[in-house]
Amino acid sequence: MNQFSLNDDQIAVRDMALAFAADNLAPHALEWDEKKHFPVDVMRKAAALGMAAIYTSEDVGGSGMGRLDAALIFEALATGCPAISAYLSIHNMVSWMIDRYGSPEQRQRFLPTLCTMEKIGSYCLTEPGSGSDAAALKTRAVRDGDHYIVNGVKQFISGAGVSDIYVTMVRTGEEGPAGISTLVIEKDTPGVSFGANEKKMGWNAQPTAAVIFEDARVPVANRLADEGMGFKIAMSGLDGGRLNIGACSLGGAQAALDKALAYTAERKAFGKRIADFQALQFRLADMATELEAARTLLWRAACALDAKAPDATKLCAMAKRFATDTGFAVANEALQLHGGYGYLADYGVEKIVRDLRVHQILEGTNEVMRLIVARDLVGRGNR
Ligand SMILES: CCCCCCCC(=O)SCCNC(=O)CCNC(=O)[C@H](O)C(C)(C)COP(=O)(O)OP(=O)(O)OC[C@H]1O[C@@H](n2cnc3c(N)ncnc32)[C@H](O)[C@@H]1OP(=O)(O)O
Repeated sequence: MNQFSLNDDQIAVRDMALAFAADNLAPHALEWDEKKHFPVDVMRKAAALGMAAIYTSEDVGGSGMGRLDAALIFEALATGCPAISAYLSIHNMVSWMIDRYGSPEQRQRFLPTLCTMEKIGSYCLTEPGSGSDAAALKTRAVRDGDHYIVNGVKQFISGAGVSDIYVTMVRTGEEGPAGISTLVIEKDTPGVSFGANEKKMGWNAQPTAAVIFEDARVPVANRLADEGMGFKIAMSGLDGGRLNIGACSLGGAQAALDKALAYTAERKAFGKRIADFQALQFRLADMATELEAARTLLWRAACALDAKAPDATKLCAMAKRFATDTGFAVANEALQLHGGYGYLADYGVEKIVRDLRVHQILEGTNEVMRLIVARDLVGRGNR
């Protein structure tokens, strides 16, 4: 009989990540947020447990697990710190892209140190003038013998300035998606520099900055797959990245709900625990129900992506949109249930709300997720 439940291995993986989050992330998350500290040492500890290359092949040091395992891990890690779980999700996406599209030589050159996080990875698609319309990117790579000369700016890059490896989408040909290629650009390449660390509402435990290319000479040997494949590489990486971010929202929201359950069970008003007021009970019930619904959709999308199902991209977009909207709404409701205390940093709920807000914007806005779903439902029309 199909139990529609996790198997013993999946439960063990989730419990391992939950324990890691409780021991290594949750006790420090508020301090990292306040001090804008990027805890690379802690991420390397996560990497030692196989969480930096969850769905990367084992022959290069990856864990060789599936997307559902990844969803379990990112949700669990986000119960301790959504911003660090989300960074690990980006790093995992980068490792997978090199694993999936790299040559045997490139896989051996880049992946073993990415899997241990001796080297940190970043994903560079967005530019100052192109976010949702990713295929309009302008960063240009012009062939010069066995190198490309790269010029342009990538915007909103997580890990910029700290990361060692920048998987970068560049224009090598015509306008539009068909003229895009993917280069693996190393930090110490002459002509690569970084903007100032952006001041953000949340996600303060990881740096965000521009990456600037000025006549950067990048070996042709660092191009993933053929010229013109870059947009597909970028999009297929994001299918999984979107699931990961959705899982991060679920973990942050679950932690906020757990805090709200503890607070409402302890806080008294009008002579009884506020958890005994039915109006609040119904809100808690809805929060738990909506999280469970989002989790179920996300797991279904994860299985579809692993199975290379024809509707996997659509399901990933549905799951990202639903999990990140639900996660933010649940965390915001948890803040409300804490009354004035929810607004104080020490209670940890406002930090979750700030971290989860950006998940509705990045790795494809939730408007773009609706566009992907709608195109599948009604076709593209005239663009
Ligand atoms: C703190 C910081 C805050 C901000 C942080 C921001 C940083 C980030 O989030 S990084 C990434 C975010 N960016 C995005 O997610 C981009 C969003 N946009 C998109 O996803 C796309 O541009 C989208 C969906 C709008 C479609 O674009 P469009 O130009 O219409 O391309 P489209 O015609 O659909 O596809 C072009 C080709 O790619 C292929 N393709 C599209 N999607 C996929 C996919 N998922 N997998 C494989 N191939 C794909 C298509 O099949 C097509 O190929 P062909 O021409 O052979 O048929």
